[in-house]
Amino acid sequence: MELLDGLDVPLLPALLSALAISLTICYVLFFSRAGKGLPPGPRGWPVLGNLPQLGGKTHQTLHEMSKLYGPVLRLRFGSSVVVVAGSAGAAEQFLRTNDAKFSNRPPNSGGEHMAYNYQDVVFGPYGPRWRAMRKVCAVNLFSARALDDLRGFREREASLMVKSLADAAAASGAGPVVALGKAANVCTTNALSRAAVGRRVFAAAGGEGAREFKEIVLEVMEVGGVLNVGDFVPALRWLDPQGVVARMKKLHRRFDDMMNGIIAEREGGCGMAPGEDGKEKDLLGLLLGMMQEEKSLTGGEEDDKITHTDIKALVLNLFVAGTETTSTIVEWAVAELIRHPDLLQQAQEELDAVVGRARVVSEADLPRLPFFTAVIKETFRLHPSTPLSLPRMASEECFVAGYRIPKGTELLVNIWGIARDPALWPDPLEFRPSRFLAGGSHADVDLKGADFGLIPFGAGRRICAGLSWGLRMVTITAATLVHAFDWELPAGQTPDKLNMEEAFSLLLQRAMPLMVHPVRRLLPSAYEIV
Ligand code: HEM
Repeated sequence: MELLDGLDVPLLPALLSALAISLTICYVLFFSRAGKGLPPGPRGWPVLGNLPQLGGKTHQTLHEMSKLYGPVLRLRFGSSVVVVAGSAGAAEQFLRTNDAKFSNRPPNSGGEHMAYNYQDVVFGPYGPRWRAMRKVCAVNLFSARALDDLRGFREREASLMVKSLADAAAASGAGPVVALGKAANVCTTNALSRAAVGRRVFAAAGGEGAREFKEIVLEVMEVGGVLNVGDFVPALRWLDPQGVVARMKKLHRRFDDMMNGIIAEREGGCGMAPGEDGKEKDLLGLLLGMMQEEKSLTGGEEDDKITHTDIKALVLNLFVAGTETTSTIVEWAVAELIRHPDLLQQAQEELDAVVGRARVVSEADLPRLPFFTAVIKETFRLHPSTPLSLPRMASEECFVAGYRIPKGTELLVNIWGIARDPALWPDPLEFRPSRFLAGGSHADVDLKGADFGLIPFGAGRRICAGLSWGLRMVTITAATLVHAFDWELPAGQTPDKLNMEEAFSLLLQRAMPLMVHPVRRLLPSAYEIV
């Protein structure tokens, strides 16, 4: 009271008000900074966290969990904190608003043991070297000009695919059954390998080298898709309980030996690809040329010349990220059309009107195929090749939807779940290409990372580097198949009962490969491909 005695009485309420205001400001500042705290999520197991709850089809499990816990879901994989973006709004906040903070990928055994200790584009740290390597790819493979220059490879491989299927098919009626995904994979892999290293991986008479290349590419994709428990539980890393690291190391040695052989062969020549006309310059030739000229990658002072390791890591990336991703979509697209005969007929009528029946599709035809383009978009929506995208990692703390996301948190974006959100997509499980046509509900939506309801290639700084190639390759391959053949299912199967179940690894493949009888539908001259 003595203290108050000295105070001028009108001052007291003023002081109390000031105190109350200060406390309110502190409270508001504190809680707006901390938001609602960490995002919600299910309790996990000791040590393993939520890993045992993921099941075989992780994207589906996470989709269900997001419905329960909300669009920003928190999990624990071993010792790693993981958040899952399960709505377009959440994806936009991570990949647009906070993209700079999520432009690195978390460490993992694939990056370490296969991708030359993160010296590649997919796993490499965000920075000048990563940017420079992406630019090299963009300029020489994926720019509009490079894409046009390399168009011949894609069209040629699509024609060769038609020829091999036509040889298998009967002139009328059903011939032998073929695995459509495999045929598409030969096409997409060969087109890319010709552009990247000047040779076909799957050559009919390719000899030992081609066989080795093919085996390695397939196994890298398989082992890269395994969720390695040792990545999340450091105590188990040395044990390598699934044998994943041992396989990766062995595979890496094989890939490295093979690439050393290809490079040595090339360095003995002039750095040019042994293309059919002897003039084609592939990416490998260009990169080796840059290395010989000791070109700086970043234009900086430091020692940043391109090395053999950079080249090998990049070639590995292209094959792993750019072949199966592409052919899988083609297989899903044809399966959806077989399941919907009315849509297949509409697609074939459009193709016939634009291309005719005397030749196969060329890339110049593609801009005049709005319905077929919509079919491809709808396939990317329902069957995105990488349903959980590729993981990112928070390089600093940030706040998303009011939740605190600590530094080091891993981010998964459920591309698959977002594209099935009924709030965004009417009848989301229906295969309905017309939604992308003029006058449809999503006429202006594209796949290039601007519309967060549909981001099969991811978004932001680390959006798929091969988006433009992937889109073109998928469209020309699928259009060629749909135009050149009718597809009959093996005896006992009917279109309406076609099995559309998903298998899960890192890639969204069909649980049951699509087996079909191709039946020719063009004039005989269209199949005379030399
Ligand atoms: C058509 C099918 C394809 C799909 C659906 C697809 C999807 C993706 C996705 C979702 C990512 C992660 C993006 C992110 O973190 O936001 C990615 C990254 C990447 N993709 Fe693709 N991709 C496809 C084809 C290709 C092709 C044809 C190539 C190359 C020839 C390629 C090369 C890459 C590379 C190098 C990255 C890593 C980019 C980085 O980290 O900077 N992809 N892709």
